[in-house]
Amino acid sequence: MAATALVVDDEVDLCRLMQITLTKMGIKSDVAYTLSQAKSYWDDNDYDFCLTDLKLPDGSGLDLVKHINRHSDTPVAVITAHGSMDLAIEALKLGAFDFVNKPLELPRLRQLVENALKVVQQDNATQTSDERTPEQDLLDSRLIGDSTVMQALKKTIVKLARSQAPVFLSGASGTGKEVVARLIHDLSPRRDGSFVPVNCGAIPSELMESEFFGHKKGSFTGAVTDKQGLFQQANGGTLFLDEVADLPLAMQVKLLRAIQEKTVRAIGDTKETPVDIRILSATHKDLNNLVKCGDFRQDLYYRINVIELKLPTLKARRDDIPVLSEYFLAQIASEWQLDLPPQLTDTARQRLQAHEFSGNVRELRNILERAITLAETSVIDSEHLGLPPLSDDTAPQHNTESDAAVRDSRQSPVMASDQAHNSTRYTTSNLHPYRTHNQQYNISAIQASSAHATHIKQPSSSHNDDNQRSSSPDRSEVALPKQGLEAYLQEQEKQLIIQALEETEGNKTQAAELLGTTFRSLRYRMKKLEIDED
Ligand SMILES: Nc1ncnc2c1ncn2[C@@H]1O[C@H](COP(=O)(O)OP(=O)(O)OP(=O)(O)O)[C@@H](O)[C@H]1O
Repeated sequence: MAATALVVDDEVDLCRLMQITLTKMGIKSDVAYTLSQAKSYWDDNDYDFCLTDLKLPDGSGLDLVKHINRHSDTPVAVITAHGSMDLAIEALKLGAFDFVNKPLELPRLRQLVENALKVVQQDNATQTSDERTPEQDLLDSRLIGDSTVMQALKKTIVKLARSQAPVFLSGASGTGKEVVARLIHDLSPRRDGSFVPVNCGAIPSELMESEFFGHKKGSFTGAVTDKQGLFQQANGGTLFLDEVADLPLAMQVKLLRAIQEKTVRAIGDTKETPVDIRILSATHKDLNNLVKCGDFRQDLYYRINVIELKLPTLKARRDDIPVLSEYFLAQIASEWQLDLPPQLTDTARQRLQAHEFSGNVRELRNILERAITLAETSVIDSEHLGLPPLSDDTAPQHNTESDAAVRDSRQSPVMASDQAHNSTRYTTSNLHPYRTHNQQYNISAIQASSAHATHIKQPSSSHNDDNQRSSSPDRSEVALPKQGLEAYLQEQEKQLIIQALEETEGNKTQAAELLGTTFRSLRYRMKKLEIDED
């Protein structure tokens, strides 16, 4: 059956032009010239979508947007006079699906109509099927959590995916802003286009314009070929401006222009290229505050923050911690090709639920990764989590019986004989998350070979017992690493692993033994440090 539309405008010629365009696309349409006529047509008929001017002789098109949205989810797009961006934004906030500027450009109109039809098709598929829709499956498989806040969030995501409005995702670090941005794209009519994420804080300011808008060959030293910018790459899809608060002010002006005009000009190009993109943006910073301090432009903020979606912290949804943990344990097991997905004891689960996750979901995943490397079997107990002990009144009750049952069902014989040492593990693992327990290998040989690559002089004597190795070298002998502590330690770790792999001719089991760690832990570290398997 042909799709149907209601077209509302008081300019007869424009209505005719829109009707011809729709007819060519196989869409039947009625025309209303006033607000009251439009409302009565809408109430008496069943249209698939509506296209309305905002300035009507007897009122505002915004009233029609409200009227339609009160009764249905049907997409309604608005036509705005060129330059009246404020009204377009107000319409989007009220639930309009998209807007198009006057003078009407037919390719843009066609695009808007195609997007509206995709939303309608998706709605029809949802309504006619009793089964779960692919959209629900996608949401539930990628955005884990069934708490009340998450259920509400999922509903909002579905709604936002239908619209073309710019969405600003706020929320603390690690709450899943990028996960949600991808879902909005993948559930939207733009899903066949690209999702282009960009970390605005990671691009050097002198390269920003070229990265965003592209450049022509020869436009500056080093521009040896034409280069497409991120805007062009996202054409037909979604551009996700992550860490948008980190954009320098000069770039904010250029970005605002591109977003408003929907055109970009590559460096060295003489002409503007139209782009059809939806903008999603995010930051964990308080953008409102940055606007007040003058570090973020008010007009850009207003333009990208048409709809704000605030993501809950993990603290606000503790009920989701067990299901998120299961999800990550299965995910890590598959990534690391473990035979059995690791399992949490009840005590470990309770300890996680009691933790204050400042890094939110990302921190939870990191804790579990580390716990798997420390656990050495597929049973993860609270001591493997590397979390500080809780005070007595908040400490989880040890569920000895059920914990033992998990251990019995999962424990390998090696682990059973290891159990006598368990009581000492907690303190050891808390000293450094990646520290190992067994120290039987000859560290002096490896220290000697890696010393040349470091700035820290090695202690002169050979240290092969625990106490000696954990004692600090004489501070007067130490030159601080220029590259910073993290980079230095990683380099050290890398050197030691490579050395051990060389000594064992690439045999990871033997290399792990040599380093006094487990095979699993070694594989984790190799992955983390990007040490090639070959
Ligand atoms: N609800 C969730 N379900 C499954 N995985 C999630 C969820 N929320 C976050 N994650 C995972 O947590 C990690 C961090 O998520 P993401 O990068 O989306 O957070 P963010 O809010 O964008 O963080 P930042 O502000 O630091 O950029 C990712 O590995 C992501 O896959």
